Amino acid sequence: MQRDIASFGRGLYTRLLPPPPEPELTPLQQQLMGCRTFKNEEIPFVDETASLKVLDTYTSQQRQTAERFTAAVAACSNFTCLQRANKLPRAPGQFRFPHFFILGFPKCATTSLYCHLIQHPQVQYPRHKEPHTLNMQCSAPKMECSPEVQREYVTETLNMGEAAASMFTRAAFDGSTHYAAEGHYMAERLKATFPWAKVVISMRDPISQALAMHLHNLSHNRTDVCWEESGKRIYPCIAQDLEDAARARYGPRVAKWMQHFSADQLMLVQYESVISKGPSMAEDLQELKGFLGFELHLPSDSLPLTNWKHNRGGPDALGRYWNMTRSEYEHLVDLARRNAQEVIKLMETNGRAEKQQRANWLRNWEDVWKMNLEDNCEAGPDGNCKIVVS
Ligand SMILES: Nc1ncnc2c1ncn2[C@@H]1O[C@H](COP(=O)(O)OS(=O)(=O)O)[C@@H](OP(=O)(O)O)[C@H]1O
Repeated sequence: MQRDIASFGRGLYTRLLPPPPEPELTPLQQQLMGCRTFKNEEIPFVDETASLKVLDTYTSQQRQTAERFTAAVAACSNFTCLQRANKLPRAPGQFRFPHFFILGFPKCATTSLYCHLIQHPQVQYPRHKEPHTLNMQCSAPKMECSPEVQREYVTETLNMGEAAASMFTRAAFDGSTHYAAEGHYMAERLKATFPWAKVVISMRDPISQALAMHLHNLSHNRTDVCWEESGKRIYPCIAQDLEDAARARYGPRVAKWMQHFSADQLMLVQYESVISKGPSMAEDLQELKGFLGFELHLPSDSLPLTNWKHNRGGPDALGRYWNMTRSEYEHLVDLARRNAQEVIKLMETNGRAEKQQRANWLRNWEDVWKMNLEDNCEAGPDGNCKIVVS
């Protein structure tokens, strides 16, 4: 009887105890938590020691080279120092610091690319996903950054400590997606600052990208003058975006990046291709990792789905579709096709991508427009369309 009371007491006591503390997450795990499509998914495991295996293969001379490079780069806290140190020879498997940039465009699956890449053992996750240091904390157009900003960016934001601990066998990067749009000054300055860096730009059907940006702003309660003034009609706002000659969605900005970064330094990713459930997802991801110099098949051949805003909520929830007339959508398609042709022309004149790739690029966007016109629009110029994004 006495034993029963004691065990009853123990049970009560256990029930009153606070739950055991959650194991503390590492900074990488915290970022990976935000990368999950659904909250009940497990945080993926990343082997942060895998890149170090290359060190065991070094000859003593390579070891010396690796140590000299590591010591010189790790001592830097400003850009001039990095420019000097990154000129030193490297041993196999070592990356310059920083190695690459995901420049944008926003709403083109850049978060998913980021999440895919930070799971790669050869990639050093940055402290912040989109620091935007170089356009927001450094003065345009010279991209002059104060010594304090440089120090913070080099040592903290780019995560110098952890990259150096891997002897730079993990490649550091910056994933600020608004850099692409600042190409008119940033392309030249970024090249001058980090002449070795590789840069990645992702592009999505211009109409879908503009709609996604619009939904993003609405969901963050950002005032959109056009949206308010037009009585919450989306068509004039997207038309205005696609007509803007200085921005014209992609062309003029991409032209600047191409002017300063050669084909082996700049990679263009097409959103519709890399998110496609077909073989193009694996192919595009492998191409990206090959371009960056990483093992092609890690962490996987599939891109996560993150940061999605369209297709949430009930069938009529904001972002499920966008109302406009058929002739309005046709006008947007004309503008977007013009934007697209600008990009294709740039690819041609700069010797980027095979003819077939360029053709696929345009066809993927034409397919989105065709699908909307055929499946989501009523007949006649005034027929209502319920436009969906790619
Ligand atoms: N794997 C996969 N499949 C399908 N769609 C995908 C995938 N990964 C990202 N996305 C879509 O990309 C949009 C978010 O892009 P970004 O992460 O670049 O946005 S942001 O600029 O960082 O806010 C966002 O689009 P919208 O939902 O239209 O906003 C995501 O749904």
